[in-house]
Amino acid sequence: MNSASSDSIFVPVLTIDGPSGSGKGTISRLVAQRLGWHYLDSGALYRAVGVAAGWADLDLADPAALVRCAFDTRIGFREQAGELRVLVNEVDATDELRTETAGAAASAIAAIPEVRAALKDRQRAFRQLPGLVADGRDMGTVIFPDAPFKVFLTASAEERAERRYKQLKDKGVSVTLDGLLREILARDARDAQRAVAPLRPAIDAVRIDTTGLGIDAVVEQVLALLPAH
Ligand SMILES: Nc1ncnc2c1ncn2[C@@H]1O[C@H](COP(=O)(O)OP(=O)(O)OP(=O)(O)O)[C@@H](O)[C@H]1O
Ligand SMILES: Nc1ccn([C@H]2C[C@H](O)[C@@H](COP(=O)(O)O)O2)c(=O)n1
Repeated sequence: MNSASSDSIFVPVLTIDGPSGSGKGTISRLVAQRLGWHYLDSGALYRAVGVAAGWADLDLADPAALVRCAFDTRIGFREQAGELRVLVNEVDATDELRTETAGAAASAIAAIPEVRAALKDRQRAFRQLPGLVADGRDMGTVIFPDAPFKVFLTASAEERAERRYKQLKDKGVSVTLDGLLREILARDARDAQRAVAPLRPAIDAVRIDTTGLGIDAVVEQVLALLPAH
């Protein structure tokens, strides 16, 4: 069922989709804070299944095993010191989840239709009052098609690679700009070209190109789409 958590009360949803590094997570968290709404990081679910599959030594070319893994993996979110921590089978896997390796694994398993189906209800369960900000690739097209507010964030691949480079450098991770650009382009292509729920803007989404725009400016543009709050 794709509806609000109650038959009679409509729970508003703001979907924010876009490619890797477009700022979905950052903007969604800030907008959710400003609105006092819940937040769904749908990519974390795919990353968590990918990481759990790695821990269990599953073959990423074995769809049946990955689908079982998607159903069986326990995924929890916890706010700690202002940061969202992700628990995979009760283990804090936040740092492992944020690696480019985990992103690439998530992108690969996300192309399996049964894995996507296995995660559908878990994502829709986040739709709770007073509202939800949901970020991902198919939030506006597949998971919450009736969302009244939809945004599609973009930025040039070069700027997205630079943002990621800075983010990882700040964390002390050794990477090259060229390598990150290649990974971003490969992930864009896989996410946009898959047969099921490909990365694309919903027909009723407002597109915001964030190239050259700071975080605060993007947050304000998104908030301006909602009624006065
Ligand atoms: N408008 C912006 N201007 C400059 N930096 C930004 C902007 N938006 C996000 N960033 C920075 O870019 C990096 C990537 O942002 P974020 O993780 O939110 O992207 P994402 O689209 O959620 O990526 P992914 O899909 O890979 O999880 C972060 O370091 C974030 O602070
Ligand atoms: N709604 C979603 C969210 C994520 N994915 C897949 C594709 C991404 O490359 C990967 C990691 O997501 P991220 O954490 O970078 O947002 O997971 C998807 O297919 N659908």
